[in-house]
Amino acid sequence: MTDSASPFSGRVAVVTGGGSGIGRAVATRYGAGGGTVVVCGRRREPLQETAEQIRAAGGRADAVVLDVRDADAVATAFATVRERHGRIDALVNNAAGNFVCPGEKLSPGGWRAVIDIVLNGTFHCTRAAADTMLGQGSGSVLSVIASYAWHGHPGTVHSAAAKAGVLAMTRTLAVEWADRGVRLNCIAPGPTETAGAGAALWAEPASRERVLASVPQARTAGTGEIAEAAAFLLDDRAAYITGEVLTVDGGQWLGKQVYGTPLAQVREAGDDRR
Ligand SMILES: CCCCCCC/C=C/C(=O)SCCNC(=O)CCNC(=O)[C@H](O)C(C)(C)COP(=O)(O)OP(=O)(O)OC[C@H]1O[C@@H](n2cnc3c(N)ncnc32)[C@H](O)[C@@H]1OP(=O)(O)O
Ligand SMILES: NC(=O)C1=CN([C@@H]2O[C@H](COP(=O)(O)OP(=O)(O)OC[C@H]3O[C@@H](n4cnc5c(N)ncnc54)[C@H](OP(=O)(O)O)[C@@H]3O)[C@@H](O)[C@H]2O)C=CC1
Repeated sequence: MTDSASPFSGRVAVVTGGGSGIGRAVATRYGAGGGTVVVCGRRREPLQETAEQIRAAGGRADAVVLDVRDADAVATAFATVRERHGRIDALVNNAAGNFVCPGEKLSPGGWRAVIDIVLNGTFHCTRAAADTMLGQGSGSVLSVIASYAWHGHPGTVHSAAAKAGVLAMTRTLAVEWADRGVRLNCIAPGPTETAGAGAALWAEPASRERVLASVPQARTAGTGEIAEAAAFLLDDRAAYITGEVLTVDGGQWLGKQVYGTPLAQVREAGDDRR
């Protein structure tokens, strides 16, 4: 059993997209839990900033510039992490690209841009981490998806298809690797305050209002709330959980529609009853 204050002590995690938003929060949480964190992404500065923040708080962190779309670069980077840190206990597939575009206007290049980062990048990293994890006989892979992986969402056909692929990959490999000590799970955040999501998905005040109105709890998530749920799935408290999705969305997807009727209308219909 692990120490509950330092559940990640002696362990090493790789967090893709760890320079910003949810990735930074998950990396920070892992570092605070006693683990060593390696954050990856394309831009060096935000990665270094994350690593410095973790170190300043007394944790251990490293930054590696990496484009997850490049399978060879991913293999090399993960081999380097193993050489430098001796092991890889956790992989958080968090890197993503997204924008809103109607399906009929999405170019092949736009489709490819998102599929390459989210679906192909997740496979490359998972495959590379598995080389070490299967050898060790232990490891935990957590992929950040979105609930539209199963219900779809207009304007995000590329991202929804990619996240659905990641979910299918997770469930498939969870079974393949279960008896070899490697668990794979997903987390599905609801709307979460990050610069990336804000700019890509709700830059206009009207779209932000629509997003907020879609959440029964009527608020966005803080990155720390997502990181806390991620930490649970990564540590030994979740040792018997594999192939699952933990949705952290303030009820958003369940509350989306009641047989096509907005919740406000359902409440109105019940106004004359005790
Ligand atoms: C509606 C609410 C839904 C809420 C659900 C929230 C769930 C999920 C949230 C998230 O995923 S948040 C993460 C957001 N973060 C980011 O997106 C950060 C990283 N983003 C990027 O790197 C870029 O945005 C990128 C476009 C995904 C990739 O950048 P890259 O430099 O590789 O691509 P480009 O060369 O710029 O473009 C490639 C290709 O894509 C077309 N394209 C780009 N932007 C748009 C757009 N806004 N609309 C339509 N098409 C776009 C671009 O034209 C290129 O295609 P071709 O012209 O070559 O065919
Ligand atoms: N925020 C939200 O509301 C929601 C977010 N999510 C998911 O959460 C995750 C994090 O999103 P969020 O923090 O909001 O967004 P951000 O835009 O802040 O994070 C995306 C990160 O991915 C990195 N990245 C993008 N492309 C690549 C690449 N090719 N190789 C390596 N790294 C890459 C970026 O760094 P760099 O540009 O330096 O490469 C960036 O750090 C994503 O998987 C997203 O789909 C899901 C549901 C809701």
